[in-house]
Amino acid sequence: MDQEFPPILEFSKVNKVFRGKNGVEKPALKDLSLRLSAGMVVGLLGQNGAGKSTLMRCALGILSPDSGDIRTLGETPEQLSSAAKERLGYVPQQPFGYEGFTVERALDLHRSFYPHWDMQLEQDWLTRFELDVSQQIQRLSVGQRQSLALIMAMAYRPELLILDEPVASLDPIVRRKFMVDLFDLALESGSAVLFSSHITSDLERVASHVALIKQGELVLFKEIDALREEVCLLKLAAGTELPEQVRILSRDGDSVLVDRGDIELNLPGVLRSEALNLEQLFVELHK
Ligand SMILES: Nc1ncnc2c1ncn2[C@@H]1O[C@H](COP(=O)(O)OP(=O)(O)OP(=O)(O)O)[C@@H](O)[C@H]1O
Repeated sequence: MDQEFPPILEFSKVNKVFRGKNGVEKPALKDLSLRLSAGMVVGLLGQNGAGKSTLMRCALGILSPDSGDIRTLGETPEQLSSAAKERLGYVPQQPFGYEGFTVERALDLHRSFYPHWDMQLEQDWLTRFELDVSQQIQRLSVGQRQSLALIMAMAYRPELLILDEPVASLDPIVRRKFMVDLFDLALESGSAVLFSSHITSDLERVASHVALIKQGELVLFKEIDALREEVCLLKLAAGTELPEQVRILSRDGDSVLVDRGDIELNLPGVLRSEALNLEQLFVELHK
């Protein structure tokens, strides 16, 4: 599939280093390559400080990489044309301005930037989130602000939707429904979605792909079904050598987390092979 469509977002060997006041360099992205095309819903998973927001900010041109190449909707992110910006939706971790506005006025203003705004979609989502349009923005709860930010980012059906922990403040009932509907909508509109979340069950339910980032490195990028089948926790007898095509992701004594790809592991030294859910995989990877 990836070869058939031009990429909507592409990172090639991207590095980003932050320099602290004391001059100490802190790498936030290391040689990171990633490719998203239409219809992909990519869940970005990583510990606090792993580099998820940095990756998203680089994709949007808010930050510039130190080296490597990024193409967002075919353009350099720091010089995105207005036409590309109209095809891009973003919800940051902490939305957002419009203080002193009512929901209705904020939506009026926001809508004016997007010629392809879908009013029906806006109405549907306002109802779903039970948002009162006459409410002042500063009186909205954190979750209600997040809901409004989501409507603002997606009611014009962007081709690329970047969501930095979009549902962290939504209650579980709204969150569940929102995730499923949002991703149906993205697929129906032929969009690509990149979203970060610490809620692994959400990722498992809606993502087509998972990108796992550890200390700025993309450790795994796989279709979710392949992840379930190919990444497993092995218990090995002492001295067991694995085929070199098998990627070792982490090792803790005789327990080895591997990405076996399409290699069958019917070796005598493999005493046990255990499939993991995403949360277990995440914990094993960070042992
Ligand atoms: N503007 C900045 N200046 C200096 N260091 C920064 C800056 N932004 C991020 N960092 C550092 O870069 C690393 C990656 O941060 P980033 O915000 O991308 O992580 P994250 O994966 O989004 O974390 P979280 O899950 O907590 O949101 C962290 O060590 C962070 O302290």
